[in-house]
Amino acid sequence: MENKMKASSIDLQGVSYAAAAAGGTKTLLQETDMHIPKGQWLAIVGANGSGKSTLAKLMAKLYPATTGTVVYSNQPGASYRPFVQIIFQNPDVQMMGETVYEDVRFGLDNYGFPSGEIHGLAMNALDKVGLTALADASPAVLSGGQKQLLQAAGCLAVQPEVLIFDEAASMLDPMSRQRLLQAARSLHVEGTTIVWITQLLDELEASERIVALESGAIVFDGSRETFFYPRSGEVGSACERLGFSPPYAVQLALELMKRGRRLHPLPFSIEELGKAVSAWE
Ligand SMILES: Nc1ncnc2c1ncn2[C@@H]1O[C@H](COP(=O)(O)OP(=O)(O)OP(=O)(O)O)[C@@H](O)[C@H]1O
Repeated sequence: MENKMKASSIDLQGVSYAAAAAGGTKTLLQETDMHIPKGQWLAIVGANGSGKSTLAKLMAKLYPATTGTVVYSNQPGASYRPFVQIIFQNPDVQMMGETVYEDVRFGLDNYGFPSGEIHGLAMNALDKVGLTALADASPAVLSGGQKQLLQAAGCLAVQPEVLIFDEAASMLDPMSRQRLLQAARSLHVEGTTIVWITQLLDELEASERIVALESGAIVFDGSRETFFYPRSGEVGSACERLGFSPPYAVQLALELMKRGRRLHPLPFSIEELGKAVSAWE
């Protein structure tokens, strides 16, 4: 089990990133140490400009670290599956095909997937994000949200070990957002490491670990429980102290707990809150 947890992990060792700015350089990520074990669902939250995308690009080795190193353990050598993929916030960055279908095929061809598997993998990925009906459409005519879904399909299709969603649901309607979260959940169950970057705390339901950033520095790194619920003797949760608004189910649970109601296990969704409440006598 221990070996399995160490396989395909990402380690950031003293990683910082600085970029050229007016009058010199600006540090976008301060020196950071972080271990992301295989199969973890990690959420990264933070205000605009706090450094979430910078951290994601460093994790994916798209940016060279200014100091420190990013280490991938046990990277699959001969496999055609890529180690990490990012679904970007801006969906225009990666359109490669003349049709939606060809766009998804492009990545599979490019990584050298066996030709007999490519059609099935591309269609399966389009189905997962709900774009099958648009397979023959030009990517240029897609809406912003549909472009995000297409980019997601391309990344899902190539089955990376680590999949980073960089505010990948920001333009999606509620049903498409749920569909994308569901696709991430099923990959997570199969062992894929998920890094879910968001400003919407309602999307943190499946997260096992939450990292919060402020001005390029990690200001919280812990479980959902310790992020959303105060420890005994603490006034307010880490989430509230950092200025985030907890999801509605957590707000309601905190109000009930203030009035002496016991909730077990601690709920993070309306369904879980419903179950905890219905367990009362
Ligand atoms: N290449 C660059 N050169 C200089 N400054 C940059 C560069 N890229 C990003 N920045 C700045 O670094 C800071 C962090 O940016 P980053 O995109 O990582 O934040 P973020 O938390 O992802 O924000 P958002 O939620 O708005 O997407 C911002 O102030 C941004 O303006």
